[in-house]
Amino acid sequence: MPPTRITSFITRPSPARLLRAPPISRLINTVQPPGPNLGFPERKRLFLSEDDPDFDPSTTISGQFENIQVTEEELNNTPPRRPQRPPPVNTIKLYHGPSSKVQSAFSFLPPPSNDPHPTAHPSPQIKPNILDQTSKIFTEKKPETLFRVARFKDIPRNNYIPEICLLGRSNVGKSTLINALSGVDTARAGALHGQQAKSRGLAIVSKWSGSTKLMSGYLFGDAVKAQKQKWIDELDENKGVVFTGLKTRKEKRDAVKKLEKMPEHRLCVVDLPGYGLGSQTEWGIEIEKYLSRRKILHGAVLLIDAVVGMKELDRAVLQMLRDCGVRTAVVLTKADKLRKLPSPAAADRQMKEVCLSVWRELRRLERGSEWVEGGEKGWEREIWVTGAGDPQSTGFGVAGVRYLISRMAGAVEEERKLTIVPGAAKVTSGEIVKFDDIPWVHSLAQRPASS
Ligand SMILES: Nc1nc2c(ncn2[C@@H]2O[C@H](COP(=O)(O)OP(=O)(O)OP(=O)(O)O)[C@@H](O)[C@H]2O)c(=O)[nH]1
Ligand SMILES: [Mg+2]
Repeated sequence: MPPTRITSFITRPSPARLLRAPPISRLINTVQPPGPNLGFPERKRLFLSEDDPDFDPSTTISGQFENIQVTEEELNNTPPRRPQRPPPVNTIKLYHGPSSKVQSAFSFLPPPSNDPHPTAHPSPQIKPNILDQTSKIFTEKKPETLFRVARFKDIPRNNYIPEICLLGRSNVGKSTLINALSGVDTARAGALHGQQAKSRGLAIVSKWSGSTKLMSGYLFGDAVKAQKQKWIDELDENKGVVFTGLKTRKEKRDAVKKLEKMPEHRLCVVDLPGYGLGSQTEWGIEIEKYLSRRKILHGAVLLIDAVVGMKELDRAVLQMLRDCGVRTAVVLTKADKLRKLPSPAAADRQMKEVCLSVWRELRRLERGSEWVEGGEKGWEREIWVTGAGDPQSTGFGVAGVRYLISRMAGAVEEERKLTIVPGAAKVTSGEIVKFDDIPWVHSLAQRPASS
């Protein structure tokens, strides 16, 4: 039989990428991945799943293989690799938005476990000055890319800067959230919706699943602490005489004032490749190593799509986090898409339903383990809601995540009382942020009922 030729391509990726793609046997769910099984039997499903309701065979490489015929010879004939893309030029425009606005931090607390009518309770508000302080850690100074590596062993040694990682299914909005944390506005954080991968912000964002292929660490906060102290000491000792590059005393004073205002904390946020659609087994193996071996890891933030809710793969990852003893917080993403629901009440119901399903799972997983609610190495009871890449606003909920990450990194202490009184099912103190206080809910209410 003459060799069959490739006749058509349905969508991306390019012909060259298709030929480089692993054979179909590697893309289907039934194959045990290479490498040691470290006790996570679900791992083989994590990064090769087709059980996702979003799963669209026409947009996946394996789906495209079903529609074309490629000979084994053609598959093995791998073309040379494209030269690696140079690291993106960091041209971030810092966005010093009013971080203490109500909609900037938005979270829910769980009901008591014995509540007969469980519902999610809006958390007490965080003090505006604390929100501002934690936001400054992220926005006052341009973040620095510390590493972009495929393998755990290549991550630089770090013994003192607290690390927090972002985990989630592919396309859930991890990279968008990283960009938003750094203060770029929404249009750039979720860079050009519906376009191909863009690196206008810090991290590359794309509507195509699997756009982040490397583990990427971003340094936020005060990287110049030592320099700052030196300058301040110099000013004290020599009345500002030896300041390099600055001529007048006023210039020097202003420089020190500016330095004094800079944040005192440093932390590293790690953007990990997503699991599920468009991912690869190898990524999962490396992520598993990272979670189980990285000593400086202070916690993981698991991102869940507010519209899609929690999926089997998210449950498996939560289990992995429990088994690795990693402190875990959950953040809902893309909450702006709840606008599409017919009413604010429906959006409210959906959001609370997703939260309740997450808490049910967390409570199930904590049984018989040391990974408990509110524990040092357990799960955070508060679930945060974001729309970091909302194309219709400047994004919301991002300041809340900055606060969460700062807290996990040890930069701020929790001041609020986060307990719900059993029976009364009320938050014990603090001002409550109502769902209706979020501006996008108002815009939703103003829409005609039919839209
Ligand atoms: N409407 C809306 N879209 C968002 C939001 N966050 C992200 N997106 C969009 O979702 C798509 C995926 O975003 P990414 O940040 O690349 O997702 P990711 O989790 O990093 O994906 P991978 O790197 O593939 O794992 C992009 O088109 C974003 O613009 C959001 O809050 N609201
Ligand atoms: Mg990404």
